[in-house]
Amino acid sequence: MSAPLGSGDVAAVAAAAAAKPTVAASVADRSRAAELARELDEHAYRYYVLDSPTVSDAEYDRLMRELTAIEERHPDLRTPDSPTQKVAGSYSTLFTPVEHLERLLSLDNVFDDDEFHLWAARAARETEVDGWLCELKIDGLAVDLVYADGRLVRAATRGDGRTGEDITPNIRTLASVPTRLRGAGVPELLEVRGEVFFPTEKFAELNASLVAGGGKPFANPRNAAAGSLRQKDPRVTATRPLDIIVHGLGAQRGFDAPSQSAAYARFAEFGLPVSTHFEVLASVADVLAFIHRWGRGRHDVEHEIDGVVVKVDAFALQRRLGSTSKAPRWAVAFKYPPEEVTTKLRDIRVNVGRTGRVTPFGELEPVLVAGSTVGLATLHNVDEVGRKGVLIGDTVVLRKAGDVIPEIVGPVVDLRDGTERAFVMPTHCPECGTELVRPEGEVDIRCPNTVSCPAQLRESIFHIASRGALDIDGLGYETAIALLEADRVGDIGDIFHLTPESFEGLRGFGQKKIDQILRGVEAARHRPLWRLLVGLSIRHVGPTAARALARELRSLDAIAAAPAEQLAAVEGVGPKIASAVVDWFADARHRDIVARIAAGGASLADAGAEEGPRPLDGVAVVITGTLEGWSRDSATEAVQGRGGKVTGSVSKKTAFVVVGADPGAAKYDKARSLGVPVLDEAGFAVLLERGADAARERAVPTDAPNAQDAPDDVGARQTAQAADDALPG
Ligand SMILES: NC(=O)c1ccc[n+]([C@@H]2O[C@H](COP(=O)([O-])OP(=O)(O)OC[C@H]3O[C@@H](n4cnc5c(N)ncnc54)[C@H](O)[C@@H]3O)[C@@H](O)[C@H]2O)c1
Ligand SMILES: [Zn+2]
Repeated sequence: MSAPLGSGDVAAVAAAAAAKPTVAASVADRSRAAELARELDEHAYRYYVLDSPTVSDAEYDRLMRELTAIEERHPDLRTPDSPTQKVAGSYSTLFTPVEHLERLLSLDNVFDDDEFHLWAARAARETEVDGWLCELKIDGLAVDLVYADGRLVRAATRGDGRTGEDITPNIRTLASVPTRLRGAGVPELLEVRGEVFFPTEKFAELNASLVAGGGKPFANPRNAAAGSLRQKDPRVTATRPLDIIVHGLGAQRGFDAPSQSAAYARFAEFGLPVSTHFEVLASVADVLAFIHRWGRGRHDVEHEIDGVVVKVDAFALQRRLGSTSKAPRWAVAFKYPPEEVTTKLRDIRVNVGRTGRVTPFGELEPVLVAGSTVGLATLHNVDEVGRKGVLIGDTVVLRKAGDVIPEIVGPVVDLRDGTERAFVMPTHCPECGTELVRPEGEVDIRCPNTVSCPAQLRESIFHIASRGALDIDGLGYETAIALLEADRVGDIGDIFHLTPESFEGLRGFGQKKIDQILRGVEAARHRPLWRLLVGLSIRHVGPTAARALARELRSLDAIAAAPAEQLAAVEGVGPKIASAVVDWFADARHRDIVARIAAGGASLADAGAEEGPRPLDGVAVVITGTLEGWSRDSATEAVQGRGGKVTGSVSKKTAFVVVGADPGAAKYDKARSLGVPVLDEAGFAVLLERGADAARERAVPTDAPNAQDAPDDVGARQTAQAADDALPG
């Protein structure tokens, strides 16, 4: 084909070129498909057998989708042993292989509403679906339990779906797995499937102890579950807080149930752990509402969830729909957007906070996770860096859960190449050069230069003007930096002495902006005492402690004069906060700041009348979802101002759960199960105006469907975060 071309051949060449891409693409596709299959098998091996993946689930799913797309274009590439066609996973020689009585399958995935509609329409076309069972997709590892005459005779991992690993002694160490089924009508044979998981809360602790012992941390709770269960020595498994939820039926003799949900009810009677979070819903719209409600509330449960599983409830219909070689046609997993990715940790540097606290943070190769690009992540303190076992240069697992700040989970140890280096905490402040100190018994390292450290001045001015403190409109980060750099203010004491002249010659400050700031300062002169107290950046003094101190002592002078014992006795204060307050006022420079604040016309005391009666004394309220007429802060303030308490989780001690739009599903369920009265926004108004008894009469019936719709405790988390932020600074 290398003969020279005559001009008459141009058209033929063009035609050949137009036709060629399909042939060429097919060659490229063929080799890409082979490469993807190899990579996917390798990742599956690392994930299922070694419990030590080197890519995130999101990356694995992406490779799988790429392969699926190629195979759709070229069905001849779709061989039976392609990763798209078989149950991923294998079994290790560490364990005895066992054949499952019935195959364990994977699940097909959908990633958005449209894909779900298509799936549901296909299922509904073939059968009359009268109920969709919706449940949480637990991010753990699949196990198979066989009960003969009610006795647990065997437990196995999924393996390749046909053959799994015998882990019977390991499973026996799980307290929630019954070794004997109880109750009447125990079947002759019962094979159940479930998910073993590692409670999210205990994960960081496990990794810290592994790193401390020179071991390798797990990438996430799912790998911790798999790695803990698949131990050669079941005594190791016994030390891990593993749990299980049962979600499927395999082979059986003498077990009679018409549907998945009926089977769960029987399982529960036998003493098997089933989820309390499933619902059977009639319409696709309701199913999608369930999916999105839990998408917002995915952190309200004790284990990780990576989606929702939707199953056709009736067994007869499940049988009619059947399965492919890989997954049932009667079930699908709606996967939530990934919260974990891997990226490179380029460096670890430190940040100096408003009270001088020096916190390390990771500088990352920017990466998109949970809808935003992340380039920085806090590492909290030097001990935390050690606990996580991360080195500079590591590939790390980065997690961004909802609106919570991004977090480095840990290193991918298997990707190290020897060029990584340990982080060394600097000995001197990167901003002012002062030698850093670590007070005995404290985790935090600080810059002691509270007078002239530019970082501390900048952060403390920014903080006093922030919404959680004096809320000075227009005085943000940029303004704080500009004023400090031009020497127009020295510290927070000068804020109340700002005049139009203070901004003279500063770039970016027009008349409008200046007026806004000065109006903001004027408003700040009359704010309640607790807000000023928060704004002073006294260590450990957040809104809760500040409110308590202001309520009890009423003026800054009284607080400054009170001995530690008196402060410590105030409810919600305690000795640690009390001594921080005493220390702060003991410093002459701080007293000078207070004097300048007073000279600037700010009120240092609460008017006596403000306190009023405390009609909600001892009443604990949980607020979930968005209220129309209240921000989370103002609602909290309204309750606290009447002597009540606002807490983050529902318990028997909760007096009311106030439910706005998009409430947290778990909170709502908990309220319902404990019989705690639920108030809508109107009921909340009654509570504030007329007290608890009147509100109880206004409680909404807890099975009202509107109140059930949708979770979200993002607000609560943000409030908690803000409170936390306010603390150690
Ligand atoms: N990071 C990696 O290297 C890597 C490698 C392989 C697999 N993976 C992850 O594993 C996934 C593929 O694994 P898979 O084939 O097990 O598919 P899957 O995890 O997407 O879904 C199938 C599994 O879900 C489990 N499950 C959880 N809750 C359930 C419920 N309520 N009802 C029914 N089943 C429930 C079952 O055990 C079932 O086996 C990938 O999407 C990826 O997230 C990651
Ligand atoms: Zn400093």
